[in-house]
Amino acid sequence: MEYRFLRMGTKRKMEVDESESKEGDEPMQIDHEPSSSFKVIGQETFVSVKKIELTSSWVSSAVRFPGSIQDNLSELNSISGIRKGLMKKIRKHIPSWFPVQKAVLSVLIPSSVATPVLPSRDIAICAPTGSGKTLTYILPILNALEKADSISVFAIVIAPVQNLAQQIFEEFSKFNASGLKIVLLCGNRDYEVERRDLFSSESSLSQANVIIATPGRLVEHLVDLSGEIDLTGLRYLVIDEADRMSQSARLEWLNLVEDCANVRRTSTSIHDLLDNSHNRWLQKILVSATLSLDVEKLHMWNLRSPQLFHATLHNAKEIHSNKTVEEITVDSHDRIFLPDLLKHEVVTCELPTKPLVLFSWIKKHSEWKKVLIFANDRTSSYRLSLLLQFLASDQFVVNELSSNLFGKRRSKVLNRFKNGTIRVLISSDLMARGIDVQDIDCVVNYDHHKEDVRHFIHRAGRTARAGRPGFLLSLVTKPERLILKKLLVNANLWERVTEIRDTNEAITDEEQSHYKNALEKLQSKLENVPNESSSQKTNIRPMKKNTRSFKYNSRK
Ligand SMILES: Nc1ncnc2c1ncn2[C@@H]1O[C@H](COP(=O)(O)OP(=O)(O)OP(=O)(O)O)[C@@H](O)[C@H]1O
Repeated sequence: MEYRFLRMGTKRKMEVDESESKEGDEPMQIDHEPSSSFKVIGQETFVSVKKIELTSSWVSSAVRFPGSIQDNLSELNSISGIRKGLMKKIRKHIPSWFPVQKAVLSVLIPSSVATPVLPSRDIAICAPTGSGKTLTYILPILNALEKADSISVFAIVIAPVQNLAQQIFEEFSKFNASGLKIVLLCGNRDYEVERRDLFSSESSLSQANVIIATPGRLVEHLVDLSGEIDLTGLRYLVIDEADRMSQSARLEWLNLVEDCANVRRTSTSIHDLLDNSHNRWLQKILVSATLSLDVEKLHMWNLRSPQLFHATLHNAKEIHSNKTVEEITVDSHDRIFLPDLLKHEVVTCELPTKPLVLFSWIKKHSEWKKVLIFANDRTSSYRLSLLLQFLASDQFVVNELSSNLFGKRRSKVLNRFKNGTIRVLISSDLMARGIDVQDIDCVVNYDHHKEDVRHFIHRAGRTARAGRPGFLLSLVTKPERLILKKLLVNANLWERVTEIRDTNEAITDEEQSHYKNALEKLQSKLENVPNESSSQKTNIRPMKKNTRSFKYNSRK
């Protein structure tokens, strides 16, 4: 049989010479397409072959659970093995388990208290935005660590942006029943304060039990030799928004963490798994709403026999009764999807009046108490926020949260949005992932990303969280509409769209002149303070002298 891969990935298109084709167990055949001609490598002739879609075994053997929260809640006592103190905290904050929690915690809670013989499998969790993934790793970590007497760091959680790290830290603190030392390390905090959090005055060995960090700041602390952070007993390494992290970095920080944690990079034999000279117990947990299931992309994480937990559009009854695993597995619609109760309207308008159309929608919908608008970059975010401020005048409060803001200013703006002081917040994609603000009524997709539907999914997912309803408004020009439609059709998300065409006739003379005034104010502001947005970027801390040098190894 001759195989030639046309597209590498989770689902691979494979050419198979039909005459020799045999069915094997792995990979699994899931789809046939009509026959067509292909040239055989090394030969002049074309032959007829069938294209076959394949799913790798780790995807086909994934643990499936419903992506929809409605009607799929489980009772808290359906998961056993949770320690008493922790259970008390859980009961205080949540009434039942969401589907992803029920699926993942049923595996991770028992293993958090058992004494294992062999190392655990690494975990990858893919479930929709706002479906409660954070607790799937917080609770096992807290359950495993009953007392704060460990000298080595027990768990590290990595998040791509400061505000998300901060949010995870707050969630950990909410459920911390046994006084564990949980330390937050991220760029918007004072480095020396973080140092004091890590080390008590009497010891140069860190007492932190759990560290939540952005990758860059974690590396800074690990290479700072003024104190030692012992990772040799590291049991959990969680990478939240894992697909975003793999795009942005070459994962040098991962090499450093693995080196400090004394982890063997490759385990090829049973002897390796039993080798006590290395940390055998580190379990990696990758989390995202848009995790790539492509084994080649996941290879960079160096996962040990990974187990996938994946949400499906099917509901609980179908999963547990009449559908076979194969039927559910092959549904490509399962890949990524939007929260159940998200309503999506696409409004087409002219480019010059786009800000005015946006302003009119916000003004018209006085029931929207929190509106989050996404622009593509900080310049666009800054300008749009100024223009909307001029348009809104004293009707409502508009602010901006982008990389234009540094340090504590970001958290301050975010808190004012959370408590409802700011009604309209304009953001670059800093806010797009993971950030959990209760009750955002409307998310506006104002600028658009062309290539990757994942940007769209994460932006949209800031509303309609935890099973609540939400509204997504995509404001598009005609060319943007075509691009967005193509992106969403490919992801099977266009069918949920309601389309509206906004014409300039609806704009009154009064609105026109108000808009003209606002544009003039914007122009004069930008002329008078040309570098205002960049001048805020001066908060750069000098490198410390006493640092460990470390070489990043390329992966073996
Ligand atoms: N079992 C539950 N019952 C009620 N609310 C819950 C439950 N679990 C989580 N929540 C709440 O749901 C919201 C969303 O949870 P979380 O932030 O963990 O979602 P997520 O899946 O990580 O989303 P994203 O992919 O956008 O990061 C949070 O406000 C959280 O407190």
